[in-house]
Amino acid sequence: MIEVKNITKSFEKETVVNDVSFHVEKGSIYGLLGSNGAGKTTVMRLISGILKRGAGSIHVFGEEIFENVSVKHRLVFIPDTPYFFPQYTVKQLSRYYREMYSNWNEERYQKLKNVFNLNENKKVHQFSKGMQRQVTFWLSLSAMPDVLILDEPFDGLDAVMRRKIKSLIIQDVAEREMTVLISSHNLREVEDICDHIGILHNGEVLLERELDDLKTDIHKIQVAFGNTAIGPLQRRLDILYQEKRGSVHLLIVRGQEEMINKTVERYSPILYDRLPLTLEEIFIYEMGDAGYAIENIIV
Ligand SMILES: Nc1ncnc2c1ncn2[C@@H]1O[C@H](COP(=O)(O)OP(=O)(O)OP(=O)(O)O)[C@@H](O)[C@H]1O
Repeated sequence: MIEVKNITKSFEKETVVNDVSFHVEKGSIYGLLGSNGAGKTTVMRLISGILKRGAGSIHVFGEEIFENVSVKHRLVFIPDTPYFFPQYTVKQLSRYYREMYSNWNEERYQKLKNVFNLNENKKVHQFSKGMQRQVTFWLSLSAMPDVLILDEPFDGLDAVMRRKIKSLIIQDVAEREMTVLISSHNLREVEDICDHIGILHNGEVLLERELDDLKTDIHKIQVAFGNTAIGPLQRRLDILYQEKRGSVHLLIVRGQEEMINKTVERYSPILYDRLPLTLEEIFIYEMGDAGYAIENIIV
């Protein structure tokens, strides 16, 4: 649905997106993560056709996006700082959206009025920051986009509204296979809705994974062996991290669970437990393995 291949983008002489490739499948929610200045906004503006790429290609619905009006009718981009015509009320803006987006659904707009509970006759600039963000979601979700691109979408929203908006997004993905690209500098913020994660750092993709794969591929275990040393196990397992707490070894191991169990049990441990591993830990160990300091990327 979104196919980004080897794109670059420079501002004056500075390259801020360097040979970036990834793809987002139809009906998928893809989290684009990265620290401040990593290039997330720039990539999103390129995919939305607001900026012109340097090298490479960007296809949305199989077509080049830049200056492609028919594709833009089906794609909504919510920037990190939403822009509104200052004197417009929500109702007036809804008419503007109706003109802009070919899939606009008036019935949905009316239904969502109850979810957001905002006065549609009020000028948007008179709303608070969080309420303005709600307005963008109200209008954007009524536009029924096939592709929704969200730059730091939950900033300024309270916890209840975050949950409501996340479930609206998930509903659209489940019911009509909307494709979503979400940027964030916080993994915890997006891990509950994304099925794929890509990490951008200094304008380059460091890591791209399907979340289910990640969760089944890395395990945290603790083992103790009486008098037997841990040496043989170290040679047979792909250990990303280890520490010793008294006689107990805590290991982060990459591999299939069944294979790890078999290997460990061959050495008759006196203690063997599998411990829960958070997604955040998985990323830290994965990235640590690749030799990168990730603490600033995932907070
Ligand atoms: N219009 C511009 N002119 C010059 N440099 C720019 C422009 N837009 C972005 N940059 C530079 O590109 C780099 C990436 O910026 P970008 O906004 O894409 O990062 P980001 O990952 O979205 O960061 P944040 O999490 O802070 O929003 C930064 O070094 C920034 O200074």
